[in-house]
Formats: sequence, structure tokens, C-alpha cells
Amino acid sequence: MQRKKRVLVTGGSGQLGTTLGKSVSSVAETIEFVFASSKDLDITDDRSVTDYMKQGDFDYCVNCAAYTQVDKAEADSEKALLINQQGAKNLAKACHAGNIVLIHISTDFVFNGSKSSPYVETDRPSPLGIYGHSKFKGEQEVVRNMERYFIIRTSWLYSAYGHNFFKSMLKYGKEREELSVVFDQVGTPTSAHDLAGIILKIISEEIDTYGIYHFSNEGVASWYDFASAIFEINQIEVDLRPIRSKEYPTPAERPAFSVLDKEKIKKVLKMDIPHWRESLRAVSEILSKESV
Ligand SMILES: NC(=O)C1=CN([C@@H]2O[C@H](COP(=O)(O)OP(=O)(O)OC[C@H]3O[C@@H](n4cnc5c(N)ncnc54)[C@H](OP(=O)(O)O)[C@@H]3O)[C@@H](O)[C@H]2O)C=CC1
Ligand SMILES: Cc1cn([C@H]2C[C@H](O)[C@@H](COP(=O)(O)OP(=O)(O)O[C@H]3O[C@@H](C)C(=O)[C@@H](O)[C@H]3O)O2)c(=O)[nH]c1=O
Repeated sequence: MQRKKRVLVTGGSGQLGTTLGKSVSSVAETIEFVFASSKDLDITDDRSVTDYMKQGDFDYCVNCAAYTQVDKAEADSEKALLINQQGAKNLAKACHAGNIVLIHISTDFVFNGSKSSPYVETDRPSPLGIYGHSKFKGEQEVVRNMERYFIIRTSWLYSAYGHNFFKSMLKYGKEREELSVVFDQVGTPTSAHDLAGIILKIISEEIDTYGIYHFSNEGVASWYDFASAIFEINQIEVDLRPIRSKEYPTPAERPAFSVLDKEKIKKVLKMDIPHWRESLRAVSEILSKESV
């Protein structure tokens, strides 16, 4: 029997790590996964990362570990950089040494939002806040320290698991009569379930066109549009008001426009991507089944 491919997932108990864990049964015959939470493996600890990789005999590492609190990062830049830059560097160096392919997840927040057409992989990052800055630094460490990497930039990730805007809206929608959500930040919501599918496709098909890729669902939305669709699909009645970002002040500035161009990944993986509304329906269904 052929040896199964071995995959390490760092940040295994976060939103994307958990979603990936729920998706792997379809490839269980050929791929074996090890999900490491932050307690099992701290990616900022160089020695632990090296030892863990050496002992694990891994073929792939999917880095789902990150500092993701966009506003908190503004006052906590040291920690954001430690996890998002140094952590990525440690993984890249260990992957390079062990001939392991690294699938590293990054963000639309590396861009400043001044474009008015979808961002392509070659557009120059220019992050507005500490979180985006630390994620860009992480990307640079990966590129600098190894060759066999996929950096997948995604946007507005949500799922049935962990913390995300979708679940916050469902909670607030049930608790409050009125909600205000910004309409002047435009991007694309991305189902973490769809992103998990992309990661599994790259591994199971042994895609070897390494580099930077953009992946989100299809379509364009403001956070207001997204919230409105969440309430509509989940049949929640709430007085939802569109507001400008200046009426919802936050410590971190966010890009006004961060739609990602997906042509490259669609071509390489020979696939279509579902529209965000279609995926929102699917994720809403998963959540309602899981809550029963
Ligand atoms: N969420 C979003 O909207 C978006 C996310 N992304 C990117 O997608 C990726 C996954 O995000 P998501 O799953 O939503 O994030 P989460 O915040 O849900 O999960 C991140 C995980 O990283 C873990 N972690 C933090 N520090 C360390 C460390 N030092 N060592 C090991 N693990 C650590 C956390 O563990 P613990 O809780 O124990 O600290 C947590 O489980 C990230 O790279 C993020 O930047 C990109 C675009 C949008
Ligand atoms: C909860 C809430 C948020 N907002 C605004 C604030 C913000 O501008 C926008 C999104 O809210 P959040 O703060 O929940 O999402 P935010 O943390 O900005 O989401 C980002 O997370 C990181 C990790 C990424 O990589 C990005 O792609 C993106 O998903 O909506 C409202 O207008 N009303 C509300 O009630």
C-alpha cells in the first residue's frame, strides 16, 4: 500500500483549522492530518517548530495559526508581529529544511484599498493597520526563506465555527432590535468551508505551481450587504441601518475596497468558485444542522 501523505495543520483549533478538520474525511484514504493547537505547537518557538517538523515526517504544513484581532493589534503590535511574522518565518525555515510544502494563509488586508478593480497577486501590498502589516511581513518571510510555498490571500472569512462576522451578526440579530453596519467597505465574504476545499485540492492533486494566490468567493459586497443577506437567509428580523465607517470608529483603519481577483487560482485548479450568496446559504445550513 502506498504511504499516505502527512499534513501538519498549525492553529488547528482556530476557525479555519476547525473547518479544515471537518472537511478531511473525503481524503482520509490518502492523506493523514495532524491538527496542532497553539498548546501543542507554538509557532513562535523556533526550536519547538524545528523538532515538531523533524519528528512528524510531514509532506505539507498548512499554517492556519495567526494573530487575527485587527483592532487589538494596533496596541499589541509586538505580539502580532511575533505570531504573524516570526511564526511564519519559523515555519518557512523548518519546511525548507524538511522539504515540506507550506500552505500559508494571508489576507486582503495587506492592500490599502485604493484600487477600484479587483486586486491581482502582483499588486503591491501597502497595509493600513498593524494586522495587515504583520501579515505582509509574514508573506515576505515565506518568500525569502523557501521555494515550495503557496501563499493564499483570502478575505472576510466566516464559517459555522469559531469567531466571525457571520456568527456575530446572528447573535446580535437575535439580541437587538436595531443594528448599524458599514456600507463603505467593499470586499467579498469567503466561506472557510470553500477555502478548506481549495487547500485539500492543492494537496490531493499535488499541485506544484508554487507562489501567491488570491481566493475568495465570487461577487462583491459591503459589510452591510453581507449582514443584510445573513438576516434574510436566516430569517431574522432586525432593523439594519447602513452607516459610513466614520460613524463606526475603530482603532484600525480597514481597506475601503479589497475585492480579490481569482483568475490565477481558477486557472491553475481548473475550477469555478461559488458566489458568496450561494456559499452563505450553504454555511447557514451547516450551522443550523450543527446547532440541533
Ligand atoms: N478571520 C478572517 O476573517 C480572515 C482570516 N485570514 C487568515 O486566515 C488564517 C486563519 O484565520 P482564522 O482561522 O479565522 O483565525 P482564528 O483567530 O480563528 O485562528 C487562529 C489560530 O491561531 C492560533 N495561534 C495564535 N497564536 C499562535 C501561536 N503562537 N502558535 C500556534 N498557534 C497560534 C490560535 O490559537 P489560540 O486561540 O489558542 O491563541 C487560533 O486557534 C489566518 O492566517 C488569518 O490571518 C485571512 C482573511 C480573513
Ligand atoms: C460588529 C460590527 C462591525 N461593523 C464593521 C466593523 C468593520 O469595519 C466591519 C467588519 O467587522 P469585524 O471587525 O467583525 O471584521 P474584521 O475583523 O475587520 O474582519 C477582518 O478580519 C481579518 C482577520 C481579515 O483578514 C479580514 O479579511 C477581515 O475578515 O464591520 C459594523 O459596522 N457594525 C457592527 O455591528
